[in-house]
Amino acid sequence: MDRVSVTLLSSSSTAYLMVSCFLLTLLMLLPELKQKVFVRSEVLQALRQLIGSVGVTFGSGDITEHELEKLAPGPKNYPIIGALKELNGYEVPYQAFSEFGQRYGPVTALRLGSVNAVVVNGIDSIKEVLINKGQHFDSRPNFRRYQLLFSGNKENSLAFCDWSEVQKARRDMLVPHTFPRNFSGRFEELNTIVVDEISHMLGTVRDGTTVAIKPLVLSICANAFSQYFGSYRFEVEDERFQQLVRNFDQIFYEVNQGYAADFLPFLLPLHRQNLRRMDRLAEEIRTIILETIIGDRYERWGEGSEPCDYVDSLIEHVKAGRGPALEWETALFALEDIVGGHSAVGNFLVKAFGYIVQHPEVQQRIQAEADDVLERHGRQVIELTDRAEMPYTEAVIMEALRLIASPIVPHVANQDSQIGGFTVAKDTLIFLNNYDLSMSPQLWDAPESFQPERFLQQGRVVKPDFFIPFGAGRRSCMGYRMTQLLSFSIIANLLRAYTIAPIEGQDYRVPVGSLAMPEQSYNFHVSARNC
Ligand code: HEM
Repeated sequence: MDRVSVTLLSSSSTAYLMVSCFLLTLLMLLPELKQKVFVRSEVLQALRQLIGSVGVTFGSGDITEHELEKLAPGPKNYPIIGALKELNGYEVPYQAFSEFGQRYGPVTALRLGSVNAVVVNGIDSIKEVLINKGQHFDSRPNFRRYQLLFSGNKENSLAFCDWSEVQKARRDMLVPHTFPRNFSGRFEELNTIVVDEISHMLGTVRDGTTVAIKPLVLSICANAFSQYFGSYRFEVEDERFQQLVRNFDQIFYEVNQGYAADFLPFLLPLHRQNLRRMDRLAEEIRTIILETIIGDRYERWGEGSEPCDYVDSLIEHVKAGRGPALEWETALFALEDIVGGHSAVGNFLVKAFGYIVQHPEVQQRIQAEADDVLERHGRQVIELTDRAEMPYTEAVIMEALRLIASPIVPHVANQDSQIGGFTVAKDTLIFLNNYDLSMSPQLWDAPESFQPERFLQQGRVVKPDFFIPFGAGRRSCMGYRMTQLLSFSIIANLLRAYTIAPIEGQDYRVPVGSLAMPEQSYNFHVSARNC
């Protein structure tokens, strides 16, 4: 791009920014200006009067007053911004959603910018959406940002696509890989891969030094995922590997951010530059994966070849022309999404270690549990099969998941339906308030404090029904078992070998409401254990 067009572009962006800021300021002042607003209850009132006077008929039948009253209550919606300003002033928007629960009950209707939404609070109503009426609510938001992040088509994405036969097939194809059964061949393979990767990385950690935890765990997770799903191990020093891990992490951070532009599309041009950057990062990931994990596997695949890993399953599906038809291009997006799942585990682990380093007594209990198992079995490393004998370590993972309280990816109604008896129109965006399920004082004692014991009863791990950090139903997380297995192995093996300690003056508070951690995160002091 020449210099003139760059100048033009930046000056038009500046003008756009100024106009948008002016517009937003004006909109925020609207209540003070006492403009007329669109409020559901007022519309209801008007309709009631209409029915009372002339007996109107809508659609296929009469709408009775009783049916109209099934519209959910909610805050005031202002022109253009809707109820967006209600989310101001909270550390996590879901805290505002919990407030709605207190004020309006389990189902709150509101407009966010141009998007009609409902917020669902409480496990009964959330299960109604995810399970009982799962097929009414299995679409995902159609944010322009998601389209741009996945090469112009969000259907390429496993997590942001709408439900379809292709999505069902993609999920079915993943199950044997992401949910390996205990003691199965894949389970054993995963165990060997993870343990080897941890040993390799721990070999680089020197006693008495300071370690940046994020690159360490991301490397372990990335190479474990690449080997397990694609039978390819990177040299950790390979520049392509470093770039792959970095790019995935930056995209993971991006998709986990909420933007006002999702609801106010006129703000999207402000993100154009960043979205272009994401597009470039995604292209680089594609190139690296084609050069390394894929190589010439697609061309070499022939009749009679037996699938050995997830890459083979995808190639086989495409080449054998199995239904529903899957283009190789689409299959590659699925592979990238799954290999990219390592960022979720890595970021989660950074936060889990953030809690552990603040609670030396928790660290000691994990170490004691690990030492005990190793002594009993006469081994040097913790295996995945040891999970059953290390309930405290499992409880630490659950407690970290609870406190982080990352959101359930929003759903969208694909047809007119009802939640908790309230009418929900097709295309309504559904927020399921997982934050409240994880943090409500009605559900947990001292919800703000880190107490792994809350998940233990008589030495066994017990998960309450209302604890659903991975969602539920037909759009539930495809990676929760991988998360549980890898987190267990990495926490147990790392703390078996080292004690981590905070560095004076550093801030170890764990940001909540999202899994993603910024690129620069915690450093720990590590000392080797004599065992
Ligand atoms: C701490 C780690 C993780 C957490 C807390 C988490 C949480 C979630 C949640 C809440 C959902 C939405 C569920 C719903 O809509 O009902 C989801 C979806 C999904 N997750 Fe995870 N996840 C994690 C790790 C992973 C990993 C490691 C992978 C890949 C191996 C993965 C793959 C997916 C996919 C593909 C979906 C979309 C499923 C669909 O829409 O059909 N996740 N996850």
